[in-house]
Amino acid sequence: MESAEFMRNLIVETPSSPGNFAKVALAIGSLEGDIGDIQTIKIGTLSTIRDVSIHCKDEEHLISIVEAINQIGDGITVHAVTDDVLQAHEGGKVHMKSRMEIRSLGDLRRVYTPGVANVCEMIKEDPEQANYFTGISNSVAIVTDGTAILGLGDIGPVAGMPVMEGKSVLFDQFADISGVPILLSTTDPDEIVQTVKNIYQGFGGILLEDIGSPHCFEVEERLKKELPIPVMHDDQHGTAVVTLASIISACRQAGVKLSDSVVGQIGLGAAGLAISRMLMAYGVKGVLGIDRDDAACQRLVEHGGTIAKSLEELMETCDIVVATTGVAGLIKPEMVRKGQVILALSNPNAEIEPAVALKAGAAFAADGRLVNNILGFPGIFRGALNAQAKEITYPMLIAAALAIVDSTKSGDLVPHPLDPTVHENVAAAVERVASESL
Ligand SMILES: NC(=O)C1=CN([C@@H]2O[C@H](COP(=O)(O)OP(=O)(O)OC[C@H]3O[C@@H](n4cnc5c(N)ncnc54)[C@H](O)[C@@H]3O)[C@@H](O)[C@H]2O)C=CC1
Ligand SMILES: CC(=O)C(=O)O
Ligand SMILES: [Mg+2]
Repeated sequence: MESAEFMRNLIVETPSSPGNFAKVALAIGSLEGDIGDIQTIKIGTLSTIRDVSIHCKDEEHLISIVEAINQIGDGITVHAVTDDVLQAHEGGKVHMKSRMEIRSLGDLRRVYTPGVANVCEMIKEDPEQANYFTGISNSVAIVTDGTAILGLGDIGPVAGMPVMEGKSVLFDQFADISGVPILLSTTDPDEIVQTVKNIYQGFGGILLEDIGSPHCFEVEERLKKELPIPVMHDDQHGTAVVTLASIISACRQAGVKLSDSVVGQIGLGAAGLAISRMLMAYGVKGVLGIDRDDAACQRLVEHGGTIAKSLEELMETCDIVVATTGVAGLIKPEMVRKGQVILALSNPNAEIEPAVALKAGAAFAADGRLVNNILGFPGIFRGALNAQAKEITYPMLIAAALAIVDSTKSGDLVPHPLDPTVHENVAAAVERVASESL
């Protein structure tokens, strides 16, 4: 199956005797549906009800699977089809919550007026106190103009809000940081810079997210120069950190020397250019890139890379290939060479599915669900905020990448994203490097 991004949940009843759920699994599998999580909702004497998450191609594929299950007979029935993804988004995924409970008038006077006025005056006298008596230094603005939401393109900031809320959930869970989505009604670099400068005082850091290229480069560069707090464009540097980590791990396991390797980079936008720059800074033999846009190619050349004549040439030449174009299915199985490392990182759908790449001969293959900037940005900001760093530097990013490598189990390309230790390790490494340079 080429792509399985249509997810639904089936509420399935089967008789409570062995072998009945196996019939359901067989019906799903024989139609090339992919079973995800299975939750048992009720075990009765006669029947059992399960919530089965399945990945399929589209609505038509889903209907054929439901029909196949209902045709099994023997008391096996699909009672309902639910959309868990939509349900998870009902009402939004984040909510700003109080850390104080007000149970008495005394509490009210401490938390709000008149008590709060003393704290305001203290901060007025000594602004540093805001680090201790407000949540500013633990908050990061997640800023988007909606111009490059995942690989969906320029769909606007409101349509991109579910992604920003997702980043906020990850900041909270993995780094205990308040991530506050900020949706910009402008795509003009001057206005973006000015707007962020006008709101930065409420935050300890700025995460730029899904801002398209090329204006993302100017916006980030100017904000880094003009603001006294850490600014990072996640699609550039968060992605570059995780990609470098996965390439180091792949090379170690494949016995390939990274310093002897030319890496092929398909797509030289925000993610692709930053990945190329980081690989060259770390020390690869070279980066051979390609993009449909001449200006993007020119930028790679200015940073020391070379441009391939065609996608075919790049695929033939490079042992390690990274793709960040947003174009699903761009890499055809016949282009894959035996033993290649292929990281097709576009979300929501990869340039080539890992299973297809492996079948075509790749030694390692991964997509953007596995090699994802989730492994980088929470810990990078936790470390930077802990160190009260004024910026996020290259040495901090390289330290983050190496911490991800050190947290990776043998045989894997990257650590499990839900393993809290990887985020702790990234934060500690970034804090150490940031503190050394203070
Ligand atoms: N796995 C991860 O953690 C991440 C994945 N990504 C994914 O990477 C993709 C690109 O994101 P950005 O770099 O932010 O977007 P972008 O819009 O800045 O860059 C995309 C680049 O691909 C080029 N391109 C498009 N079609 C092409 C083709 N057929 N051949 C060659 N070049 C082509 C464009 O000209 C552009 O330069 C998205 O799908 C996004 O989801 C981005 C960041 C993180
Ligand atoms: C993961 C991410 O940031 C992206 O696909 O844009
Ligand atoms: Mg992104």
